Amino acid sequence: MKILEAVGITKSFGGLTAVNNVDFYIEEGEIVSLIGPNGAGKTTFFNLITGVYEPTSGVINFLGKEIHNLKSYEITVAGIARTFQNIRLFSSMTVFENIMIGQYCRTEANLVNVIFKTKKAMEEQEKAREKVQRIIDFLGLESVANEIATSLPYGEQRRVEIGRALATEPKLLLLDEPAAGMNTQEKVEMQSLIRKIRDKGYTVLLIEHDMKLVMGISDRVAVLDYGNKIAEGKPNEVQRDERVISAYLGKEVG
Ligand SMILES: Nc1ncnc2c1ncn2[C@@H]1O[C@H](COP(=O)(O)OP(=O)(O)OP(=O)(O)O)[C@@H](O)[C@H]1O
Repeated sequence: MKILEAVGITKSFGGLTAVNNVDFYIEEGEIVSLIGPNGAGKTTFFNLITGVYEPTSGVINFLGKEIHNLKSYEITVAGIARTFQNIRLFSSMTVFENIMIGQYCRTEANLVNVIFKTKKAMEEQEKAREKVQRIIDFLGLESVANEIATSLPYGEQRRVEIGRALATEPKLLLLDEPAAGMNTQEKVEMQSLIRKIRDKGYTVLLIEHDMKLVMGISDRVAVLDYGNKIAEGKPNEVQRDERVISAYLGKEVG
């Protein structure tokens, strides 16, 4: 089943067309990578899926519902979560608290209930804490759960960000350059974490520049160049595609 389908998506910024008439889909349970040279439109495409931008034209369907006119918050509630190219964690909060932030879109108790600590609010809070603890265990962050998130090594901060995204209980997880700035060992760990996330039932769309990771993990790869989708297919097909090779100006794609 197609969990997400974008048809004819265009986004222009004044005279610049960052994403040009792109058709794209992702099946439930797939890991799909979006690749392309710098400035190809990948992050803009993520921003369109997550409601940061409205498309200039085109339609985005998620689980059978049009989402291209929804606000970011509504898209999160609909079941799409993301991480960012530059890690965005709350610097005064612990790992646990940062991940807990993701749970708030799933809690119903209003401010009055929370302030007066009503039974409903307390029960909800306890459930949310249990869910966050399960995510922390899943990500292997138990030993640092009470540390200030931004004091952790880079690789762990990335996992905290993924934890916060998972805490929103998404169906589709968007990862924007999850391995950026990582060493080889951390990249290997990130690759197995992404696979583990998929095996748990999430669908994963990632932007990634590390071709070894992309080719090793993706069920399918879509390639953007100057806002146009120039190729799409299995990793080994895309790797051999003449247009992809020339878009990367002879840079190694495998
Ligand atoms: N808010 C904006 N206003 C104007 N131009 C923008 C805006 N956002 C992106 N662009 C332009 O759109 C094009 C695509 O940018 P985008 O960040 O989506 O590329 P990218 O493929 O994610 O690149 P990178 O791999 O470097 O992150 C670029 O030319 C960029 O300068």
